[in-house]
Amino acid sequence: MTGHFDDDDARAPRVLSNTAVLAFLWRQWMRRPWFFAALVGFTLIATTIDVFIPVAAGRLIDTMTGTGDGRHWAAFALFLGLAIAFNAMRQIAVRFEIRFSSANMADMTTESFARVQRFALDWHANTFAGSVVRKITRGMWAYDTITATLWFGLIPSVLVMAGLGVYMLFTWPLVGLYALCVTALFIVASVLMSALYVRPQNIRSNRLDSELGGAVADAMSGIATVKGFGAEDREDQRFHALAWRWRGEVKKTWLRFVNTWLVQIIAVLALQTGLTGLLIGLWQRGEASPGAVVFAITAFMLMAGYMRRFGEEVQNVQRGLDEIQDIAAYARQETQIADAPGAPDFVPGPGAIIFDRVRFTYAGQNRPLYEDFSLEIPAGEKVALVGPTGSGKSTFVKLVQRLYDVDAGSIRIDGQDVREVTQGSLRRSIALVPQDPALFHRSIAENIAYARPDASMDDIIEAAKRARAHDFITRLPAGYDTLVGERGVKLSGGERQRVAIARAVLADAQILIFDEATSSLDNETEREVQEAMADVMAGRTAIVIAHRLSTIRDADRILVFHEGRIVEQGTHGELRAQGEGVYARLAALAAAE
Ligand SMILES: Nc1ncnc2c1ncn2[C@@H]1O[C@H](COP(=O)(O)OP(=O)(O)OP(=O)(O)O)[C@@H](O)[C@H]1O
Repeated sequence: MTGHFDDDDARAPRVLSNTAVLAFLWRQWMRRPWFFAALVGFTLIATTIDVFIPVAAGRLIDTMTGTGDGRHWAAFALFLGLAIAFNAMRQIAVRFEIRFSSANMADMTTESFARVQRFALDWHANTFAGSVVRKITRGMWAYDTITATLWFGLIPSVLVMAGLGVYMLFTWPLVGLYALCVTALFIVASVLMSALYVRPQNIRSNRLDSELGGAVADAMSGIATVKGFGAEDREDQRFHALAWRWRGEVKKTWLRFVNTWLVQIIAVLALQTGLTGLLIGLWQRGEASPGAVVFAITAFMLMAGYMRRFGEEVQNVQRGLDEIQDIAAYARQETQIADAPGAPDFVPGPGAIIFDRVRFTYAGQNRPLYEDFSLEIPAGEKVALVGPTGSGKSTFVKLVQRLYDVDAGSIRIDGQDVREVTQGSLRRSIALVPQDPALFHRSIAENIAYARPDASMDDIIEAAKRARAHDFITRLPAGYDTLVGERGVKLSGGERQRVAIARAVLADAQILIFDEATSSLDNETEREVQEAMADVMAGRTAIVIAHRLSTIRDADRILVFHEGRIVEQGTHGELRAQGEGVYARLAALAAAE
């Protein structure tokens, strides 16, 4: 069945392997292959030059101590030239990297945003918005850390270590062999410790880091409730407990980093003491010139420096891979409600809706809400859905919009199965006025024009007038340019609903859905808005969910829902005439009010 998709926040976390995360990164780098080639090319040239700097230093000393050919200025020029060339190449590589990475980061983040936006409503219902924010931003910066560290640090470090080791192998086989073995062991141990010892703990810390983000966002979005109950202290304590859980995990992670570092330091010391000892022995026996000793010492210092850096870099890369893994997982996660391959756009028609033997179960529920549910709404009909809370009215609307997929049966609009057309085109053909419309922190004009961004100002004003919103909008400080605050908090509930109605008017869709659209209005305004709604509904199919009878009395047909079934249907007059039944009871209660 469909509809079962939990995010990795609270339950069964999905952790990708390092290889899978690296494959994701590779795709990011391949967005700009030429830039990538330039970055890698210049870095490799710089690294090769770096390997020869100790060789040049050795030659310079030999020319001065008489063991070389005596051309010390030439040797000096070579040494200096290499140093300059090395830095020049690095500079060029870094300048490429700046352009390359900033563009990739912008693209990667946009792609993550686009993907998460397309995840089903249910996924979002199960996921903390704040955690998603943390994951996306953390992933963005992790990309930067990994790319810079890998290409300017880690890979050059390995190459220099290997290059110097091989060079020594040819000069003094024993010394070279020792250096190569110790470095190889060092590299393998560092990588293994990072991947097997540090990573699992680091992922635990990251999960708590996301939870912290989620907790802040959750409290902030419910701030009115927090304040309303004077519950700041309680929220502080909740947050403090979570922050300390995070602290516990992050402390363990850092300790594991330090333990790995300790092992690395021991390896570096082993290399240095071993090599210096070996060289002193060779020099004593007259098998090494002072220049050779200088070369070796410079090389060891360089190698030790690289090893120390390598140690840090492996850890930084691992940290980066752990931090980017969440968005890499998003990129692999299938969109839960996907358009069928090659699905055509919905072709709007007169607005006939058919539910054909539909079965639907919410994720986590063991009983279907709808079972063998069939219903036909002819084009142009105005149906009202009534029934006790939890009886499945809003679900009906969500299924029409294909926010969930049915388990069995089908839903067809104007002869087209909702699963066989693109979701975007389907939803753009349905104008919805929700109970608690979320507005964007943009101007009122932009909010009204959300369904038709190209609408002219005249169209927007006309729609606002029809929704009885024009008067209050013109009284606002900046009129139609007034910003409404996050989710529209700067407007009253009734004002928000009227903006949402204006939005639906402008959408000019053949199917209109009003989900408790007038529940926050006073009687006077409600009457006005109902007139507006009746006006807008003329000639269109309309589904109106309402608790207040006044809203539905004029419907062509009233459907009474009870536990996912339609238990009664008919016009207001017909249902009233039945004398008893759910509707008659509702009507009697309303009359008594
Ligand atoms: N995302 C969800 N996951 C699991 N169960 C859900 C979900 N949304 C709704 N339900 C359950 O499905 C049932 C029908 O809910 P629905 O929102 O359709 O009812 P309603 O008739 O619109 O209620 P109200 O009048 O209170 O808005 C309820 O029991 C509800 O708890």
